[in-house]
Amino acid sequence: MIHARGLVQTFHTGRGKEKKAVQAVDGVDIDVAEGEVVGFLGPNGAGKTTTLRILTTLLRPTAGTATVAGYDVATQPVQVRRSIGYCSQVGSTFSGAYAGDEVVDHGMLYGMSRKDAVAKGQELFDRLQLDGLWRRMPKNMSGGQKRRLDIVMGLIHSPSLVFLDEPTTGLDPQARANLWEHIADLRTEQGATVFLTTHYLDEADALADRIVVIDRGRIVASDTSDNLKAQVAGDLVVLEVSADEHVAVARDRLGSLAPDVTVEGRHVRGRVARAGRVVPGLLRDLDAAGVALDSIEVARPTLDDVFLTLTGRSLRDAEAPAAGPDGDGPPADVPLPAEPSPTPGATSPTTGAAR
Ligand SMILES: Nc1ncnc2c1ncn2[C@@H]1O[C@H](COP(=O)(O)OP(=O)(O)OP(=O)(O)O)[C@@H](O)[C@H]1O
Repeated sequence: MIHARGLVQTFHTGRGKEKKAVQAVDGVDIDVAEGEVVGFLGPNGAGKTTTLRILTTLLRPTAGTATVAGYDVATQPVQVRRSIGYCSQVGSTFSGAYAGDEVVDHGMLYGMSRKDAVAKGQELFDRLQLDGLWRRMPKNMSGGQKRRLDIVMGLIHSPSLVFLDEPTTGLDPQARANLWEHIADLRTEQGATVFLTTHYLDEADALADRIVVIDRGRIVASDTSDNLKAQVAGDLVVLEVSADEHVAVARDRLGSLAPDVTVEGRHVRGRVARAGRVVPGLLRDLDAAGVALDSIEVARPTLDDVFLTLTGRSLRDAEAPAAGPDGDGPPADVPLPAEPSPTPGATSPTTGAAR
């Protein structure tokens, strides 16, 4: 569904002495198979949105190639746009019409008949729990409802590939959980392929079959959440021995399983691959050596541990402010190629990604 090779995006910002080049995307390869839900994870400013904008034809890459839904993003942007749904990070700019009318207009711009657009729109309103809001203006909707309306816009033409840029940013926990269910349904009920960006670890964990981690414009990992955690971080084992004289033995035994062991008082810590398999043997060994434990803790690694192991920084600490209106100059976007169905205020690739 998505095949990208060597994508590079360089932005030139500032003027005169302030002039500098920002390498937002720096040699990205991505492959997404049909039916996969892929989470694109990285801190602020890592290059997620820029990659997404290249894949949705909103930005022409400085270098590299990509095909999306079988079409080349550089030479067949119109076909790419017809094949995908896109919900941008900022959401749609709605025109002030009723939500239902916006959705129907949007469907018709994709070539649907009014009748089909109304039927599909109503079905999506039901499915995304927007029933009763057809004749409500989007500006009078809650954040969660607007986000769900964005998703209706992205799905009205039944795309088989959906791009979601930080779909739950700014929503309260309940609205997020609700939206997660709908995103999960996209695949199970519609068989759609989903590519979503997020900087929420729990979101990537909950939704994605596979997680692609980007940092400073480069892909640093790509695997299932479980495999990433198992391969990169390992489960954390913390032994609390009952007396100081047992510390050395506990450190040796845990050290035979874990590459790095740290000791703090009577606490001995190390990370082991698949703790469930090795901890019973470790406990037997310690028992046989006469080491008594006051407590043992085993914690599954988090995606933040994975990121820390991969980059030496915590995902949260790595959050860097994105270039904003602070003298960085105008965005270096290329003009968009002609689109057959320009649409006012809708979540199509034509309008949905203004940042
Ligand atoms: N139009 C632009 N002009 C100049 N620099 C840009 C532009 N768009 C993005 N950048 C810079 O490129 C880098 C990557 O930005 P991008 O928006 O792709 O990151 P991101 O991972 O999506 O971040 P976030 O999670 O904050 O959305 C950042 O340093 C950003 O400041």
